[in-house]
Amino acid sequence: MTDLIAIIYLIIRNERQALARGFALAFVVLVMGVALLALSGWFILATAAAGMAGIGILFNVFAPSAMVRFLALGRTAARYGERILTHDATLRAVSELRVSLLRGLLTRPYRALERLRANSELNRITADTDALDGALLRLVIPALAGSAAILITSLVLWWIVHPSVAAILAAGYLVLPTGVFCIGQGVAKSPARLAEAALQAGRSRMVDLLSGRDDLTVFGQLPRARDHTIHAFDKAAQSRRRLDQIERQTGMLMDMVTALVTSGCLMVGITLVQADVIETAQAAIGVFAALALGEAVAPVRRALSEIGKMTKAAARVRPALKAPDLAWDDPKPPLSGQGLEMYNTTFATQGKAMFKPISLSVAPGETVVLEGASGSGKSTVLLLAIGALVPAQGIVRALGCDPAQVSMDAMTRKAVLVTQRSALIAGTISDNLRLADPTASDAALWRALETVCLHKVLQNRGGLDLKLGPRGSGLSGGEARRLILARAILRRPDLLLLDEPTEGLDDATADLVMTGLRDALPNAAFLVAAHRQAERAQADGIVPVIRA
Ligand SMILES: Nc1ncnc2c1ncn2[C@@H]1O[C@H](COP(=O)(O)OP(=O)(O)OP(=O)(O)O)[C@@H](O)[C@H]1O
Repeated sequence: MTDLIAIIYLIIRNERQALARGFALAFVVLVMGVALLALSGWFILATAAAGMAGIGILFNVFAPSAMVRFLALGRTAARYGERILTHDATLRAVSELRVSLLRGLLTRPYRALERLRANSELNRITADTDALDGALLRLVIPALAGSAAILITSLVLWWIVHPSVAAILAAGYLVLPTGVFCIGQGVAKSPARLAEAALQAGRSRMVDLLSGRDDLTVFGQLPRARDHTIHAFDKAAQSRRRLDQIERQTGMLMDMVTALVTSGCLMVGITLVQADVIETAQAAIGVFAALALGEAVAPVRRALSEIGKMTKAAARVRPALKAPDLAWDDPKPPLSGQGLEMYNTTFATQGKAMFKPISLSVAPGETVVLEGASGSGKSTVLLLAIGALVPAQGIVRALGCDPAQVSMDAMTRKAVLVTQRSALIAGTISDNLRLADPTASDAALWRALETVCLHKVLQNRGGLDLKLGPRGSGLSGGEARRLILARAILRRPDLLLLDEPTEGLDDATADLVMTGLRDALPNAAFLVAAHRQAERAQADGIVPVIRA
C-alpha cells in the first residue's frame, strides 16, 4: 500500500493543477446531482401541498423549474469537463511514469541490464503503468469527491431539514461503504493477486513461446509450451470471473446501503413531519438527497476489484523508478587521451577475483589480443575497459580517463564495444547501420559494408533497403556478425573493443574482415578477445587471461 500511496503522490505532484480542477468538478457533479433530485422532490411535494391548500395559483413554479434545468445541464457539463481534465492529466502522468521507468531501466548497471527479462520489463512498462492510471480516476478522486459531497450535503440538510436526517445520512454513507470497502478488500485481495500474476505469466509465456518457437519445435515442445501458456490465461480468466462476482456483490451491497440510508431518512422525516417539526416538502429533500448520494458511493465497487492489481503494480513499478544519479545528456566528453592501459587489474564477484591481475597497454593503431580459456574472463576485461564494470583492484585508463568515472554516454562516443551478444534491430540495413551514425551518407554505409565483405551479398538482395526481421533475422549468423562490425566502424571510434569478432565466419573471410577493420580505423586502439587464428594474426601483443 505504501508503494501505491507513493505513486499516487508522484502523479498528483506532477499534475497538481489539472487534478485539483478535476476533483473540484467531480465534487460539483455529485453536489449538483444531489441538489437536482432534492429540489425535484421538494418541488413536486411543495406544488402538491400548495394545490391541496388551494393556493396553487400563487405558487411560483418558474424559479424552481429553471433551477432544475440549470442543475441538469450544469451537471452534464461538469461531468464532461471532469472526465476531460482528469483523464488528460492522468494519461500525461502515466506517460511520464513510463519515461521514468525507461530511464531507470537504461541507467542500471551493466550486469543488471544483462539480467533483464524483456517480458517482465515490457509488462512493467505497459500493463503495470496502465493499472496505475486507475489509482486516481477510480480510487482517489471518487473517494475524495464522494466524501466531500456527503459531508457538504449533511451540513446543508442539518441546516434546511433537521440534524437527525443529516446525522443518518452522514453516518450511513461514511461508515457503511468504508466497512464494505475494508471487508471487500480482504476478500478481493487473493483473486486480484492471482488474476494479475496469471495474466503476467501468460504474457511472459506467450513472448517466450514466440521467441523460442524454433527451439521448441526442434525439441517437440511446442504443444507443451502452448498448453502452458493457455493454462496461465485460463487461470487469469478464472480469477477475473471471481473478481467480477465480488464486484457484483459489492454493487448489491452498495445498493442496499443506499436503500437503507434513504429509508432511514424517510422514516425519520415522516416522524418529524408527524410531530410538526418539519414540512413534508422538507422531509422530501432529505429522502431525495439520500437517494442521489448513492452515486457518490457507487465507485467503491469498481475500486475494490482494482485495488489488488494497483497495489501489486505499484510494488513492481516504484523500485524501478529509482534511477542512479547519472547525467542523462552529458556535455561533450572530457576524453582527450589516447589508447587503453590497464595495470594490475582484476574483477571480483562475491569478493573473489575472477582472473589473475592483468596489465596491458594498447596504443593508437595497435591491436592487442586477449587469450584464454572459455569463462576465464576475456569479455569481462572488455567490459572493464569501457567502464561497464568496475575493477576490484588495479587501474584502468581508457582514452586518458578512468572509464568508471565517465558517463556511458560520453564513453560510447569515442569507444565502441562489440559484444558476443550484440544484436541487430528489425528494420532495413541502413536503419541498423545508422544507429551508429544517423547522419552517415549512403556512400559511407556502402564503404563500411565493403570493409566487412558484405557489399556483394547485399547488392543482389535490395542493398541498404533490405528489410530484416526481429533481431536481424533474414541474414545468416556470419552476415549478421559482419553487419554489426560495419556498424561499429561507422562510429569511427578511437578505441574498439571486440569480443570474438569473427565468430561464425570462415577463415578466409575472417582474415579479410580483420584486415578491413584495421584499414578502416588505422588510428584506433583495438583490444580483441579472441579464440581464432584470424583474430590473433594481426596482434601487436597477446595478453593471457588466466582464471584465478
Ligand atoms: N552477467 C553475469 N553475471 C554473473 N556472472 C557472469 C555474467 N556473465 C559472465 N559471468 C561469469 O563470469 C566469468 C567470466 O565470463 P566471461 O564472459 O568474461 O568469460 P570469457 O573468457 O569471455 O568466456 P568465453 O570465451 O566463453 O566467451 C564466467 O565464469 C561467467 O560465468
